[in-house]
Amino acid sequence: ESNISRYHQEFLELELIGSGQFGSVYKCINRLDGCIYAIKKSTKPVAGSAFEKTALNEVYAHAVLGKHQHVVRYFSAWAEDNHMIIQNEYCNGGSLADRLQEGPLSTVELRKLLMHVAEGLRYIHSEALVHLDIKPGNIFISKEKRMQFTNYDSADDGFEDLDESHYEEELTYKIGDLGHVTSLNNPQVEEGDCRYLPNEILHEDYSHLTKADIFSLGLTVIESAGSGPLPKNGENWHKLRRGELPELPQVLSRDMINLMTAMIHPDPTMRPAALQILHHPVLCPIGKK
Ligand SMILES: Cn1cc(CCO)c2c3c(c(-c4ccccc4Cl)cc21)C(=O)NC3=O
Repeated sequence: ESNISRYHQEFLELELIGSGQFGSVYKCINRLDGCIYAIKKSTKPVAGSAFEKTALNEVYAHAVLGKHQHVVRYFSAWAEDNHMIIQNEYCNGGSLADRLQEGPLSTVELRKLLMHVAEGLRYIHSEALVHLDIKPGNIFISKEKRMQFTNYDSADDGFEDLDESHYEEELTYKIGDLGHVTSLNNPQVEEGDCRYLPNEILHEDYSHLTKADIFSLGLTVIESAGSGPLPKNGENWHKLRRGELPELPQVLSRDMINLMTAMIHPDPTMRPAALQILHHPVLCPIGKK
């Protein structure tokens, strides 16, 4: 039992950024490369327990889902002093759940959310994997400042782009928390958050698992449009599972309403695949005025 902690040796802990029954997540700086990482420390699961399977699932999934723009990147995982530790890409914009505390997304932001998460799901599903816990708390935001190249006139002295005025904030949504990821071919389903779970999964019908992710994305978009917190059970929970959209505080296009409705269709085969979402008129307004 080495008493030197790799965690404290390789990282400086900056702040606690999340905690729950899953463990604790810290924002850390790597002493060697100087980069910031999100590191989750969870109590090491009892060998052979369901928790150990989930913990290993997460690491296997990250190993398969290498580098993708819309999936949170994995760097390393190890065990020390009875803890499981996983080192992931740090997304500096908080989670979508944090963002929704400030109010609903606009149509433009909703389209970007749909585009990015559908891209991430298309990649995950193309690797014959499913996420099974898509929800605002598991979608993380990266904000990068991009230089906006404006047209320089002769008066410029070449230093003006150093001031803030030419920087645009570019948001990227990334799918995180692969703790429920399982293989399409040999599914070991650990149910995700019941607020985002489709009815067929509760009835242990695993014949269309990719469409379970589409359903959860549908409810995530509906909540992001301002439906308010989603029900965990009861009449409104069943209303959503009948495919009925809740009241929304903003006027959305007919196309967006149709897409949201299709994504939460009670029949999983009627829900669009991730690729079809990317080709939907909402995201591909080709030939529209
Ligand atoms: C609570 N919390 C807050 C954040 C920062 C968002 O701006 C966060 C991150 C992650 C995770 C995470 C989720 C599940 C498994 C492992 C990790 Cl590191 C949790 C996070 C993760 O993988 N990357 C993160 O940025």
